[in-house]
Amino acid sequence: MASTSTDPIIRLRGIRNAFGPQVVHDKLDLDVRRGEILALVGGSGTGKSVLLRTIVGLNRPAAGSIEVFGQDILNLPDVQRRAAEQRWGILFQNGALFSSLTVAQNVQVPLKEHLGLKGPILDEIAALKIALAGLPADAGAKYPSELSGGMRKRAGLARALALDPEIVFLDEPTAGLDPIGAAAFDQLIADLRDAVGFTVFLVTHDLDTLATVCDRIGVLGQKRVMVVGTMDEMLQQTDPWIVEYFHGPRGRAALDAQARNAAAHSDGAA
Ligand SMILES: Nc1ncnc2c1ncn2[C@@H]1O[C@H](COP(=O)(O)OP(=O)(O)OP(=O)(O)O)[C@@H](O)[C@H]1O
Repeated sequence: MASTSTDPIIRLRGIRNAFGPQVVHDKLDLDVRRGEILALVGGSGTGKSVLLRTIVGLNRPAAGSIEVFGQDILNLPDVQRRAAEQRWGILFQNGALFSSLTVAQNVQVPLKEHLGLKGPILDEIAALKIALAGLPADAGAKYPSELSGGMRKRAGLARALALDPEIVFLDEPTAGLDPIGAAAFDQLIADLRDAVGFTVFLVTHDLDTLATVCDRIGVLGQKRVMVVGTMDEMLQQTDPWIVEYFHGPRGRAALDAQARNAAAHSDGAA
């Protein structure tokens, strides 16, 4: 596991989000530490995706402050705001790739848009990111419709990595993948974090992801982040939703699988 700093790279205070009369978040606080993999969980409709969208500026909160990289990003002038945006990458739930562009061209979009790069360097960087995301080299020339769901996720990840982000946002990265594909994707994220040292903020329903790759988990409920901590700390909680979520049959199965994996690794290392 990578060393994480307690210095928050994302700091949310007093966030309020409302759509008409529906209040989704109120007085929500959260710190994400530099270098950690933090997963946000919570019941359906608790506002996990809205919170991710709020941090990256796709949804403006009704109240509260958001600091990313120590900057008050809700009140930054446009130029600095764009500079901050270049320092993170986002993988949306469906990959959000441009269907009329090849994978390599998709990866090149942020390179052209933010860095103004032109010529062969674009192909070189795209090839590098495609390899980093664990795709074969020939995937670069393919269109999203020619890829499997797992490969599309990796293509989306390659694009999210285009600008060497310091933070990677992942919205349900393993949704729609079979268990083996999901485990491989989780491992890829963990390996990349260890190698590159970026921070990961992810939204998930996948208990295997929580059990295997996350440093800390934040539970969204009652319009705020109710608790943040390690998996062990989650297992000590007494809130009925948290107990049901982590101690229910799916939670137990994920923890048992993780324990088996850990045992297999330590046998292998012995
Ligand atoms: N643009 C919008 N306009 C109106 N309501 C919205 C908008 N975006 C989200 N909502 C509402 O906010 C609430 C939270 O939505 P969100 O998608 O963040 O939930 P979630 O926790 O990610 O759910 P799930 O786990 O089912 O994906 C939902 O009730 C949703 O209908």
